[in-house]
Amino acid sequence: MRPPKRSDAITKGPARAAARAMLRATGFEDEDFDRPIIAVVNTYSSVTPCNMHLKDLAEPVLKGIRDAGGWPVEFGAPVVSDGITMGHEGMRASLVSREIIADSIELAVRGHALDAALVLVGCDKTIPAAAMALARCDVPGLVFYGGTIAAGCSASKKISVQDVFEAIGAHAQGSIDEAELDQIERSACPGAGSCGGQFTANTMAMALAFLGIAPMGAGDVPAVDAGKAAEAERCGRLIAEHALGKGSRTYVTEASLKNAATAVVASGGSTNAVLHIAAIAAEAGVPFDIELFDKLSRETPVIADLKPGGRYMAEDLTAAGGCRLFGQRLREAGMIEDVPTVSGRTLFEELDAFEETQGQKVVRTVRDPVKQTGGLRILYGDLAPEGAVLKTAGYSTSRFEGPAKVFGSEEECFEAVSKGAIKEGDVVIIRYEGPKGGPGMREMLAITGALAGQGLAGKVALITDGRFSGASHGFVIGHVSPEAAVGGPIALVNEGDTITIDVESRRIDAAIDWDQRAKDLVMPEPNRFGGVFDKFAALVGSASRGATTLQEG
Ligand SMILES: CC(C)(O)[C@@H](O)C(=O)O
Ligand SMILES: [Mg+2]
Repeated sequence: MRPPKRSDAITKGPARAAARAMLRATGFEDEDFDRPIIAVVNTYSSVTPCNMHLKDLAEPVLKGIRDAGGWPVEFGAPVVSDGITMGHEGMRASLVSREIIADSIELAVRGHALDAALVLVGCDKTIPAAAMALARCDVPGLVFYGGTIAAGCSASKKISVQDVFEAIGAHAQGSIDEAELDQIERSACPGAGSCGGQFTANTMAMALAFLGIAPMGAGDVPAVDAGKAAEAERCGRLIAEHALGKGSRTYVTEASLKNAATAVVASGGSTNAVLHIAAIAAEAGVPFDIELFDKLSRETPVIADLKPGGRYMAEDLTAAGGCRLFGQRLREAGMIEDVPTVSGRTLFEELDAFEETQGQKVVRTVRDPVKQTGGLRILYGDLAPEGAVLKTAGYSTSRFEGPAKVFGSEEECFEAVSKGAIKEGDVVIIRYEGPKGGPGMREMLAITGALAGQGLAGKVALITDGRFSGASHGFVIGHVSPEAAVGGPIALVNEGDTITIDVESRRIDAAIDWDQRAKDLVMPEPNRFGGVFDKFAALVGSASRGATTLQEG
């Protein structure tokens, strides 16, 4: 007798004859009802290079599952492309989509009492959403990342979509002409794969490998690499072999979350990882404080020389030895712990299976780092009692003081930047863009890109209750909590107030009579767009706890 399995709820006994009748129509034969039934959730879409190849990659996944004795059933889940929605109202859909993708996976798995799930992911939000859903359902699960895009090439330099955003700023300022902008636009994205620096997708893919929920090495292989299909097949086999094994929460522990956060700060990764790792922890019911990122950043140097803070692209990291080489260097310095992973091997066993490319320059050692301290800081202070996230990667500013230039939306600010109204030394504040206020915490890449294009990256400070893209760089502080829409102090700042940011003491303050300002505050009408946006606004919690729609408390 084989052990009971979750899917017996749809396949066993006379009462399930109708369910079996329907499953027979999909191809089940008698003996197939004994197989583990595995959800293959695909965030495929032809709208974005990040996810457009996932349709083809599903084939080897299905083969791997069948070969290892499982029965795959396919589901779709949406994706909202950050690159395409950037800079307009559509970007509000991005973080909302993380919750909807997680919910979609949960519904597919729980609704059909499936034994396990494999999720194919690409663009930013699909990656944490997959981990969140697997942790929520606590079924055996695995995340398979579609891989990075190849670098584009312009003027003999490797480029990515980051360069297009910055070229827009340079064009608006008049330092490049339309022909050059057009040439950059045409060369930045040569084919399938997620945005090519250590931006959000590649950061999160790396984080999940260190969390142990994505097989080490599978995500490293670039999207168009000939070896990608073999990795897809391997992942299919793995999930089938473990389909009746341990639930995904096994992998989401205090130690693995710390490993994931260490990988983020040591690679100069995206600020979004703070939000997403907190959300994954919340879904798994593991206590997690975003302050950990600050502690780790102070102790952990940046050892991967990756864009946007550094010089190399994600494909260069793969060529150098990928996450395994990077993990080896962290292990040498005692910065990560051994934890179980979904491949069946421990993290350290996985790291042993690596080959360093001779003469590679992408991954340095802890003794000879790219930067002495990690890429992220968590700031508190008058302006952000529940915390805010500062990205330092690439910049060494430790103190910034300047007059506030206050904007009530991304659009208002973008207009000012485009007119050249922002000057060196300004502290730009963009508010009512938080999880509830936006709603959806838009990423401000259009603005950071435009500022970079004007040569102002690092010369102005940018503070928002919204988020930043992984491609953003400069002296940028996001996730300010509590957000303006719930009356957070960021709502009380006036034009011209002096804002002080002190990175060492982790403070972000203003000499303001806060009580008086609170009495005088007239809240603007909330941004309401109907439908899913209003549902999200009603449910979403603070960015300091991952901005999830989980019911807290
Ligand atoms: C468009 C990008 C660069 O992918 C961005 O969404 C990010 O967060 O990294
Ligand atoms: Mg993004």
